Amino acid sequence: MASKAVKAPGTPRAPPGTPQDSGSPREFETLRLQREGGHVLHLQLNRPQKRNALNLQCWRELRECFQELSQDPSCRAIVVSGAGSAFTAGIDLSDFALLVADLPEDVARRAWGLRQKVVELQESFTAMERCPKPVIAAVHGPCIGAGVDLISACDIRFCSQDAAFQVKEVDMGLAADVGTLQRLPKIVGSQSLVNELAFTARVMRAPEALTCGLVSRVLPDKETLLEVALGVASAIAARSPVAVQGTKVNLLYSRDRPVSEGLHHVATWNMAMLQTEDIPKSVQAALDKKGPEDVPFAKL
Ligand SMILES: CC/C=C\C=C\CC(=O)SCCNC(=O)CCNC(=O)[C@H](O)C(C)(C)COP(=O)(O)OP(=O)(O)OC[C@H]1O[C@@H](n2cnc3c(N)ncnc32)[C@H](O)[C@@H]1OP(=O)(O)O
Repeated sequence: MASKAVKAPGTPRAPPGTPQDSGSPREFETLRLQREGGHVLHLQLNRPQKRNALNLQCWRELRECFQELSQDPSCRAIVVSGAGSAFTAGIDLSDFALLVADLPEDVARRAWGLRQKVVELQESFTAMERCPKPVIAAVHGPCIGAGVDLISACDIRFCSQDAAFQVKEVDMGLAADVGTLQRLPKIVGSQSLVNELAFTARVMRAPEALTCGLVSRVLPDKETLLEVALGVASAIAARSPVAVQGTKVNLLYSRDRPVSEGLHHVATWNMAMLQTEDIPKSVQAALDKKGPEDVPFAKL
């Protein structure tokens, strides 16, 4: 039986705002992070006057937020939404110039510096993908450019009827470089559709997003969308974190590899994880005709 993590006597309680503290989550400038019940966190992109355009601070905060939530044992599922009338208007266009500011003059050093900045931006969304806690995107209104990159890194996507998705990068004169071109073809079954969207920047509305598999549910309005997304997050959070996080890690590992490698990985993974106390607890609950919601699983 695995032993429970017990805080050593005299260990100071984490100060409010640090991820270990299950009280108030950390405060950000461009994001709003709220705890919704026990183990669910709701992250809002929070620049509504700018339609949640992602400025450099926001990219940085997203990266930090997901790196911290990955380590936060009191977090088991995350919902990402946008404050105000849009999910996000994509990259903050007034910050575009900053990307090339202060770079050296020499072409090689300039290119190297710019590459580093692109990799840092990529990391903001890769941190969401790598976070072992499931991330649900709840999209309402416009979801443009970097917004599509962002939701492509999430595990589950729901939207409201008014959602409008646009792979807008070609209209800005660039090839999308923070995840859409790599992840969207794995989400949407049709490479032809992905190509069309990426070459033309055509707006895709909710019904088509549902049909093509970009989202798995369309809800009538933002309020219902958040209710449903938070409900699904609660259902995830009620289950064994050993099981849920192991499932995410292995789904992601297997996505880009042959079946044989995925099977090899999960066998090695479960050499350790099958020894969890969560299995006998879950089995006993099932025998007692109870659900996972009735089992108090220890933090992970
Ligand atoms: C290395 C590169 C990495 C990543 C690259 C990503 C590429 C992209 O993201 S491309 C996509 C760029 N985004 C856009 O082209 C969208 C531009 N915005 C709009 O089309 C509209 O604003 C809207 C999202 C459809 C919303 O329309 P509406 O509700 O009518 O609001 P507006 O009046 O247009 O805007 C309100 C307010 O927000 C400011 N704003 C909107 N989008 C952006 C943005 N992307 N960047 C900066 N600011 C934005 C707009 O200027 C208004 O500001 P005011 O101060 O009130 O004028």
